Amino acid sequence: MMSPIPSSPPSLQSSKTPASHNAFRPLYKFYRHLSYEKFDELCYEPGSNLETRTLLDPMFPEHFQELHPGDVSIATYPFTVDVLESFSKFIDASPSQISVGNVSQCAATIQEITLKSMPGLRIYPGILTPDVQRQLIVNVIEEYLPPETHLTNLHPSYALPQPFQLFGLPPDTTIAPSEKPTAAATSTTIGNLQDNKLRWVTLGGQYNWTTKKYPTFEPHTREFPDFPASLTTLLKGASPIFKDKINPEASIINFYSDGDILSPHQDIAELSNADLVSVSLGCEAVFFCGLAKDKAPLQVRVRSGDIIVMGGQSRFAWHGVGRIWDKTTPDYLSEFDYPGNFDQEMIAHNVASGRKCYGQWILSKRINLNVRQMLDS
Ligand SMILES: O=C(O)CCC(=O)C(=O)O
Ligand SMILES: [Fe+2]
Repeated sequence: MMSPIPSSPPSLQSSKTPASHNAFRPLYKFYRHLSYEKFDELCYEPGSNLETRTLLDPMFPEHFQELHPGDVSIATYPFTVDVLESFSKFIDASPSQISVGNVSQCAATIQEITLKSMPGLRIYPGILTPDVQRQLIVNVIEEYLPPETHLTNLHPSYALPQPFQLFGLPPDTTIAPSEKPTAAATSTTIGNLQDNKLRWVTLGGQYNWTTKKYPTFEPHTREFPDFPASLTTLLKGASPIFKDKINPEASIINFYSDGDILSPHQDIAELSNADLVSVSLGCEAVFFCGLAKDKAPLQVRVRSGDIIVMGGQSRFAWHGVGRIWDKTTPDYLSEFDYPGNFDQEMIAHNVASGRKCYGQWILSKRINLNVRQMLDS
């Protein structure tokens, strides 16, 4: 059984295209039973650089998009001072402390993969250093998730603790249904929320999954929470890479578990053509992206620390996630003892229940931060 992420926007679940014309469908089937070892073998090595094993081998099964000779380009840049400064500001360290290239999974230089067949798509494998990734996970859990104004898929069903600290209560703590749950909800536990019930949280302009609209297109009216400054620092600070083509105003943070998928969709609710920035943390996955739904999409291996920028024609491409592979999170994330701003008793509770605070949790999770600009200024 595929397990589509519940509570995703209705537009993501339905398609007017007849099933026979949907070239994404066979791929979801293909990946459902694909072992991680087989997936690894399918990765394409443009040039000789192993770090760029990012595109899936187009020579293999019939479902792969054909990449013509000269389609793939890889540009290599050094980490500029601007990027190092934004990273160091983000982790609150000096630029010399950024461990660029010290870990094999993280490139010492910035690689940018572009494709003629997908104009505007830019892939940056391993651009976020391990310490930036760890800080981002801490921020997701301790800064972006807790505020009451940051809605999650859980809010309609459960009376969540305020602020919502996912690791701030013992895992066996009961969470009661909300006063007027939209669906029949029964009590659950914090542990269940951690394991699989938490699917998304929205930052900045709070997207309404039912009306398919942002609450207002006037960010200055402040009818929604400010976009987290720390995330803007990270993304805007790296402006030589992002080419200043986005003003971050809204984000959905997706939480995926083993075997989850995200159905093909286009992100078209924004009234702006600004680039969309997609950050991956934790487990590996395969990302599909196609300009038409009836043609085999490009398949990209997404790993922790990768960033994909969807700009130009690719901004409104059909895309989805075909598979998440459990326990493919790098050791530097899962074995890290995230201190957390929690009291010692709470940490002891988590450790006693087999969770090394959230290092153990990220071992089986993929987090995607999908950052958008809502309107042109
Ligand atoms: O998880 C991903 O890589 C993509 C998520 C996405 O497409 C979305 O949130 O709209
Ligand atoms: Fe999307």
